[in-house]
Amino acid sequence: MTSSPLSPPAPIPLTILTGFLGSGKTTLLNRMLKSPALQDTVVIINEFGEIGLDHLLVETVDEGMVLLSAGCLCCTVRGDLIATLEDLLRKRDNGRILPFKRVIIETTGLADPAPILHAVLYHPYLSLRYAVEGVVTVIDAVNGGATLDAHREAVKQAAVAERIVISKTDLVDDAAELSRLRERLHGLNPGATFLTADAPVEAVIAGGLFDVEGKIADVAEWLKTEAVEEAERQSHAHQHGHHHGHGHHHGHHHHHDVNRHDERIRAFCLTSDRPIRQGTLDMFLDLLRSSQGARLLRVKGLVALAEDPEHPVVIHGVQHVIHVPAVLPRWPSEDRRSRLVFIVDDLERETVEKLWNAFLGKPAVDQPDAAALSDNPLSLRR
Ligand SMILES: Nc1nc2c(ncn2[C@@H]2O[C@H](COP(=O)(O)OP(=O)(O)OP(=O)(O)O)[C@@H](O)[C@H]2O)c(=O)[nH]1
Repeated sequence: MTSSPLSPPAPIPLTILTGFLGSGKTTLLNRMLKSPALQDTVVIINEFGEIGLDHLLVETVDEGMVLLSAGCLCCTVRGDLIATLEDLLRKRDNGRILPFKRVIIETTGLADPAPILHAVLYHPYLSLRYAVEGVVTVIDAVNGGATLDAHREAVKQAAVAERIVISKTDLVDDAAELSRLRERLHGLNPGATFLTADAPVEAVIAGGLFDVEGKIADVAEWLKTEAVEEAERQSHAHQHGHHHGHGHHHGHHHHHDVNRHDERIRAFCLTSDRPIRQGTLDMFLDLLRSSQGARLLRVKGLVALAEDPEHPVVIHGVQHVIHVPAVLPRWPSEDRRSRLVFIVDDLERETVEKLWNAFLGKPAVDQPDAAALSDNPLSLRR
């Protein structure tokens, strides 16, 4: 008998805090770091520009803070981020620093969070040691709308978030203005949880895919398929209404002009009642990412594999990187359907759905189905 192998250490939860320039990331972080819930957290602050200033503004951190000062984390300092995360693990494993329990990466306001997610998810070792909990995006209640109009990065930041924190709500008197912003953000990202900047720390940081022990927390909460499906139904009803209400293209385009960055971003959910073969799933995801790559802002899922349907796998993807981080010990609820949530940029649901149906052998509505043809008593093959 061989001795049982050492079980790998529990992955360390890692959160990405993003939000446009001046949206209130540092303010939020400062408040949160005072909470006991964030004890033993390492904060990696990324700066845009020559001299880092943000570290002077983050009051409470001491040894725990790492500053990457040269350039933007999402591009030029990407290598350094990996080195920093590796270095932290080495020091932790050697006992040279305290066994920190969590990492928060605060990105520059201009960053696209995707490459940062890539850096961790794609790395063979880091992906084992860090558990990406999710993206927290801060949106400024005062400038949020205008920022979304003007900057695609801001739209992407909102679209990929697990949680959206609306800051500076104290500066907005008009409740209608605030609910318009929320509605718009909900349209971009129906699965996100909405919070204000005074929300409890646990609500902002935790509640993602993994808890502090690295166990799978609330996958249903993380996936939010119901929210995505409901938003799809509403958007469908809305478009339907448009066709009947206006009956011409002019009204439709007019409606979307205000949100010109938003209209290309959509979220949808694909499901399957039957377990899927591992090879089929791999091929589907592979083909999807190689053909659509950058348009897949986020893919999340829970899938029943035909080889082991009792243990669903969690799919976690960002653009052209699709990662399978975990096999769950059991189904989190009664619902055993395989579910994939997509947040996409300029990609039609139909394109992805056709591919999905083709791989799963589902009959397409507008195409003759091979099985139906061969089962047909009048068919020549009988
Ligand atoms: N009234 C009010 N002001 C806020 C709030 N959050 C942030 N601010 C102010 O907004 C300004 C920008 O906040 P920061 O926390 O520095 O924003 P940031 O996102 O870290 O900014 P960058 O690092 O430039 O991207 C500061 O003057 C904050 O005091 C809020 O909830 N209410």
